[in-house]
Amino acid sequence: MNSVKELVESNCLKSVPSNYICLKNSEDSILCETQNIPTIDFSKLTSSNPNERSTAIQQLGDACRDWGFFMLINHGMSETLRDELLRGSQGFFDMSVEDKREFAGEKLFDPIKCGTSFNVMVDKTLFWRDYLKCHVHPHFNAPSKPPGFREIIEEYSRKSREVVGELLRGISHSLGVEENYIHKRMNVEMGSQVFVVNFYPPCPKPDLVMGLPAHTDHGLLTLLMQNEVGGLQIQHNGNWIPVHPLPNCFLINTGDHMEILTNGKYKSVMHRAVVNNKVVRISIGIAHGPPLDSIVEPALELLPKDNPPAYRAITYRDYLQLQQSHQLDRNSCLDRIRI
Ligand SMILES: O=C(O)CCC(=O)C(=O)O
Ligand SMILES: [Fe+2]
Repeated sequence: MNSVKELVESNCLKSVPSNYICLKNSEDSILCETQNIPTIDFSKLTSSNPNERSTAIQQLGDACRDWGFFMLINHGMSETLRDELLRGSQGFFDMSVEDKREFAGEKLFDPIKCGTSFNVMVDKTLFWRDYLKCHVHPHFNAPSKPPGFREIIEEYSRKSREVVGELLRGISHSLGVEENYIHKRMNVEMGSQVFVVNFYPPCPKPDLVMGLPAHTDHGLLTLLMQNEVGGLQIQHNGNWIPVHPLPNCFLINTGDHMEILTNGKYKSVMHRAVVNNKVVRISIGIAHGPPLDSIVEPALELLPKDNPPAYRAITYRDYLQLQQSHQLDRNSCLDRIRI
């Protein structure tokens, strides 16, 4: 199995192999440091005080509409669990190539898959990223090694479903429909949940490569956390903004299926990950969507009158296939289903 980690460790790398070198245009490297993404306080969203809750719902709706990305604080998930998950993830990538090969997977919907880049079958340039991907709901799958990792992933997945469940209630509210609207329409209780660890080793020439190129996420909501190392950048009003997360927060983004469902009111925002030349960066994303066979299309109840649907109906499974079978490039996969 190819992996950036093994490449870096075996070669004492001073330069970058040519198949990793990304052509970047100069505009892409300009960063806007003056803005940071909004913050939502989860404890206010779940507060028994109606005023506090309705203010938080308003802020949540604004964040989904104006940014598509926000930090979530006071989410109730323990720092210990997050630390254990990061340690387990490091432990997974530290295993021998043979041990990891057991989980390599071959096909897109393999329940556990570990590999490198985005999809080596279609990538023209390789990305400076190794990954582990597990389908953790409605059926739970996770590697049996290293010891304890599977149990931590299971607990983390369960807790993140609870957090996302509350956020989806708040989002339904913010859209002016009853709080279980998205739950019912998207069958969230039986929904798919995909857990991904991104492992970005240090790179001798970080400016020449990409960890993950600009893309949008599939699904309704992604919950993202990282070790203490920065690298995530998001696009906002045409600018690239480096994200500086508050300690112990989650980064949440509205995914392509939220954009489809709301007919573009809540945007699925382009983001990318850059790497550095000093330390390993780990990020852990968990995407929450409807069941794989559900058809997703703009919800008529959410459309203003005379506003035609802007996306064609497609099953979640077919959409994933569409996204994974094309190179990640500067355009969102949503462009492929825009009417
Ligand atoms: O590494 C990051 O911060 C971003 C990861 C990401 O965008 C993804 O896994 O879809
Ligand atoms: Fe992403």
